[in-house]
Amino acid sequence: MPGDGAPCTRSRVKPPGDNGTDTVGADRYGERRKSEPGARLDRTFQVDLRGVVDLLSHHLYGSPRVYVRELLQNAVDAITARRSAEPEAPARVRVEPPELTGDGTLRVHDTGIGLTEAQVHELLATIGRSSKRDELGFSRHEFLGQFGIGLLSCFLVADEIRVVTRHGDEPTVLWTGWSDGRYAVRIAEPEQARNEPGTTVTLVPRRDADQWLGVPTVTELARLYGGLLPVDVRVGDTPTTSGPPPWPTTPGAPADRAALQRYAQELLGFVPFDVVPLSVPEAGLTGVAFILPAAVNPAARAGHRVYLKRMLLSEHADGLLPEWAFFAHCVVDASELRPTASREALYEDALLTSVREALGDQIRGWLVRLAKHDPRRLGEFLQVHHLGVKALAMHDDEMLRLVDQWWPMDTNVGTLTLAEFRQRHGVLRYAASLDEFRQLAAVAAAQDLAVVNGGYTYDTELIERLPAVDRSVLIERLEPSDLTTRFEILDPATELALRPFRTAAQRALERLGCEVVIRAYDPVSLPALYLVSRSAAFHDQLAASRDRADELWGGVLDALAASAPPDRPQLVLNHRNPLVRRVTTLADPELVGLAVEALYGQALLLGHHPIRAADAALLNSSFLGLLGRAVPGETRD
Ligand SMILES: Nc1ncnc2c1ncn2[C@@H]1O[C@H](COP(=O)(O)OP(=O)(O)OP(=O)(O)O)[C@@H](O)[C@H]1O
Repeated sequence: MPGDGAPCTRSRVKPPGDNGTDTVGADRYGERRKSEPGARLDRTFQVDLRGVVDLLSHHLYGSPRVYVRELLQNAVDAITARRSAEPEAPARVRVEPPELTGDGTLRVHDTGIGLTEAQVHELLATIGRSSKRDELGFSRHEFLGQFGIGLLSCFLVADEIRVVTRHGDEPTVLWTGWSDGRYAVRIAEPEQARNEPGTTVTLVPRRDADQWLGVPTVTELARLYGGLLPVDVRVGDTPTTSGPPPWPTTPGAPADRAALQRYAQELLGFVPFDVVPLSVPEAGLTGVAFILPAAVNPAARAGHRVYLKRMLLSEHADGLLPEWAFFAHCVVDASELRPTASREALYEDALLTSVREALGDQIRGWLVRLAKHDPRRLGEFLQVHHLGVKALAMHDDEMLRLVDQWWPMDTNVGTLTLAEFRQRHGVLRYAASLDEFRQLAAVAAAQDLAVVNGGYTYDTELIERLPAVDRSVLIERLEPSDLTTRFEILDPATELALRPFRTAAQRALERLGCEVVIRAYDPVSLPALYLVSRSAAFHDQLAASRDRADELWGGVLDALAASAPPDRPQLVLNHRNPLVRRVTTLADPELVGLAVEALYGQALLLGHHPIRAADAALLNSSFLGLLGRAVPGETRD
C-alpha cells in the first residue's frame, strides 16, 4: 500500500478514478467483457507508453536533446510554485551528468515545491495530467509547462526515471517509472529522506543515448535553452544562466546599443546594420530586431530566436514578423504567446497575429524615422534591402512614399529617384519591362524623352500605384511602338522616290512578318530600330514557341495566333543615317535585300530581341552574302 512504505507497482497508465489501491489489469476488464448483451460497459483507455515515446521522439520532438529543456522547465516551474507562497525560498537548479554522479546516471536537483504522495500518483503517472493548468484546464500564466507530457521526453534518452521529492514537511516520496509503462511509488526510508523540500530527478540512460548526457552536451544545452532563466542553474559548479536579457525589459528603458551589437555578434555571428528595440505589452513581449547587414533571399526565411517566459522556444521560429520584414532577425521573450506541443514553434492564434502586426509597425516606424532623420543611412539600407521595402510598398502607402523619395531608379537620363524624375520631367514615363526599356532608352533620350526603367522587380507596379497615393502624380507607360509617332515623317517627294526601295525591302522581310517603315529620327548614328508593340511581342513569342512545338501543341498555338490582332513588328529605317541613305540608292535588288536583312538582324541584336530560327538563318545568309560581295574573286560552283 502506498503511504505505508510498501512499493506499489502499476502496469502502464493509471486510469482516472483509481484511488491507488486497486490493481488494474486484464482480469477486471475481462470480467466486464463478459457482461450481458445490452449492458453498458464503461472502460478506460490504456496507453502503450512505448508507442507514445516513439510518437514523441519521431513526430513531436526534433531531437532527444529536448529532455534537458523539459527537466529545466519542470524544475523552474516547481521553484516558481514554491516561491509564490515562500518568496524567500532558494531558487537553484543543479544538474549532475554521469561524470559527476559517478554511477552512470544524470541527476537534476531543484529547490522547488516538490510533490506529496497523492500528487505523485496523480501527476507523474498520468500522461497529459499537469499541475500547471487551472480548474478549467487553461494553462496557468506563471508556469512554462502546460501539456503534461514533458517528463516523458526523458524516455528519449533514459530507460528509467526516478523522482525523489518532498513537499513542505510531508514525507519524501520515491517514484520510479520505466519506459515499458510500469511505475512504482513508495515512501522513502528515513535514511533516504530529503533534508529540504524539492525534487531530484534521476535518469538511467539508455544504452544508445550516452552522448546526450555528458557534461559538455548538457552544459551547452542548459545554456542554449535556459541561458535567460531567472534562477541559478548550474551543471556541476558551472553556471549556465547569464542574467536578464540584454534588451530593455521594462517600457521606456533605454537600449544599450553597443551591448546589443556585441550580443548579435556573439550569438548570431554578424554586426547588425541597426538594432530596433521591440515591445508588445499585450503579449508580455520584449526584444530586439537586428537589421541584417547583407541582403538575404526573401524566400529563405531563417526564423527568429524566441524565448517564452525566458526559456528558449526556438532559434528559427516562423511567423513572428510579417513576410516583408525578412531583413530583420528578432530575438524576443514573450510571456503570453503559446508554444505548440513540441515547444519548437509558436502556436498560430489571434494573439500571434496581432503581435506580428505590432512588430511590423515597429520596424516600419524605424524605417520612417530613418528617412526623416538620417537619409544617408536609409540610402545605405535600401541598397542592401530594397526588395523587402519595395514588397512592403506594394501595400503600404508610407513605404511607397519612402521608395518614391529615396530609391534611385534606372532611367535613360541617369539614376534618379521617382520624385526627382517627376520634378525634372513632369510626367512619370516608364517602360514596363527590361526589354522594352532597352529598345527605348537610347532612342527616347535622343528625342529628349526621359523614361524610367520599370523592368526590375516591383518597379512597374509601384509606379502604377503612385497616383493612388498622390493624385498629382501623372504616369504614362511608353511602348516601343509609341516612338514611331514621334519620328519625323518624310516629305511626300522623298517618300515617293523611296517607294521602289521600300517595296524591295518589304519583299526581303515579308516572310518574317516584319513591316518596313522609313522615318527620320535621332540619334543619327542609329541605322534601324526594331519596334515591337505588346501584341506584336506576343506574336513573336508565339512564333518562337511554334518553332519548337510538336504537331498538336503547334496547332493550338496557330489557333491562338489566328485569334490575336495582326499587329506587326516594324523595322524603322532611319533616313538621317548616312549608311541607310546609301542603301536606299542601291540599284541592285539583290544587294538591297542583303543590306535590309543585315540591318534587320543588327536591329534585333541591338534591342535584345529573341532570335527565332528564321531570324538566325537570315542573319547567317545576309552576312555570308555581304561577305561574298565584299571579298573580290570569282565564285566557282
Ligand atoms: N521537478 C519537479 N518538481 C515538482 N513537480 C514536478 C517536477 N517535475 C514534474 N513535476 C510534476 O509533474 C507534472 C507533469 O510534468 P510534465 O513535465 O510531464 O508536464 P508539465 O510540465 O505539466 O507540462 P509540459 O508537458 O508542458 O512540460 C507537472 O505538471 C508537475 O506537477
